[in-house]
Amino acid sequence: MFKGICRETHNGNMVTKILKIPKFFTCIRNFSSENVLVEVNNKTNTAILRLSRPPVNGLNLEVLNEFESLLSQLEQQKVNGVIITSNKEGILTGGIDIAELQTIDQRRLKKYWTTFRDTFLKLYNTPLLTVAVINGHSPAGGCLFSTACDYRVMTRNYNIGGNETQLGLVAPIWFMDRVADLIGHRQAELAFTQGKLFSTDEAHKLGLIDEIVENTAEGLSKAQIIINSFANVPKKAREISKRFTRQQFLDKMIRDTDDDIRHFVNHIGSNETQKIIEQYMQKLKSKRF
Ligand SMILES: CCCC/C=C/CC(=O)SCCNC(=O)CCNC(=O)[C@H](O)C(C)(C)COP(=O)(O)OP(=O)(O)OC[C@H]1O[C@@H](n2cnc3c(N)ncnc32)[C@H](O)[C@@H]1OP(=O)(O)O
Repeated sequence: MFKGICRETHNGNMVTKILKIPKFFTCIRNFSSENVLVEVNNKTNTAILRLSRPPVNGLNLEVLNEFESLLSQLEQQKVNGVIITSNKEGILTGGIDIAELQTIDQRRLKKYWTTFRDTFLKLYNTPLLTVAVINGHSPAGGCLFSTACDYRVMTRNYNIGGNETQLGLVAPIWFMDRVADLIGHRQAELAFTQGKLFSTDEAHKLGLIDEIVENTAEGLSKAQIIINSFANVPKKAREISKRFTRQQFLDKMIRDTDDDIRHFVNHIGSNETQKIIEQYMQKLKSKRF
């Protein structure tokens, strides 16, 4: 028997169940949560983590908490790599669930933004090898989370980038810094001042993504090839090298924590921004772009 962990919500409370999985199933072990499906292949010891929250995998508080907790479990299991993708081809994630931004409750905004940051930091800082298979649109928060991974492959004909400025919002400075790390300061400056969403081809030319694939299946096999290519690299040396190359960004982001949270709460919690968000939601619902 194998042991799997299943997390479910009952009457609003998260409950963790230990599942016994019969031996004939041990090629794959699943321990999905409500909004994130996890599948670990016992042969390759690689995990696929699929966002699964209809309609657009919006990043609400629950998704973020589940994602962070599942990543911790995969760290404990010492998997060889984690592939992050969407259960729904066409949309990696629509970014932040805008309902989370429709409040002026400062405590709630602070809690949300702290969780959002912590989840990003968990992914950015994990010693595990991480590959994003971007199999659909990936605006704003979706783009940000993929930049935390070690490698990005993306299917054709979708959009990725930080569109916050187009909505009348201001993206966090650490999102801008991270994108600048990948595409250079000048291109990041142009992208964020315009709130630009890039096509797959444009993102590839700029270096925002590493490779283009035709579909999710090809993306998953490409991701496995990338993970396999590290098989002969001494693990400890790889982990320390990853930490060293990411240390400067990390130090800055952590040093600026209070300013960043204060900015978020003041910016989103203002009546002016609330009006902008409300108008954007109406546009989204009526598809008037
Ligand atoms: C310091 C300040 C930081 C501020 C940072 C912000 C970061 C963010 O992430 S803000 C969110 C930015 N995201 C977007 O602008 C994405 C908006 N969505 C889309 O562009 C499209 O929905 C899509 C490309 C993701 C998918 O298109 P598709 O045609 O397949 O689906 P739709 O019919 O547009 O959407 C279905 C359904 O979902 C609702 N919805 C879409 N995105 C969001 C969202 N981010 N939050 C909440 N709800 C969303 C959309 O209104 C539809 O709802 P109805 O079916 O009820 O009409």
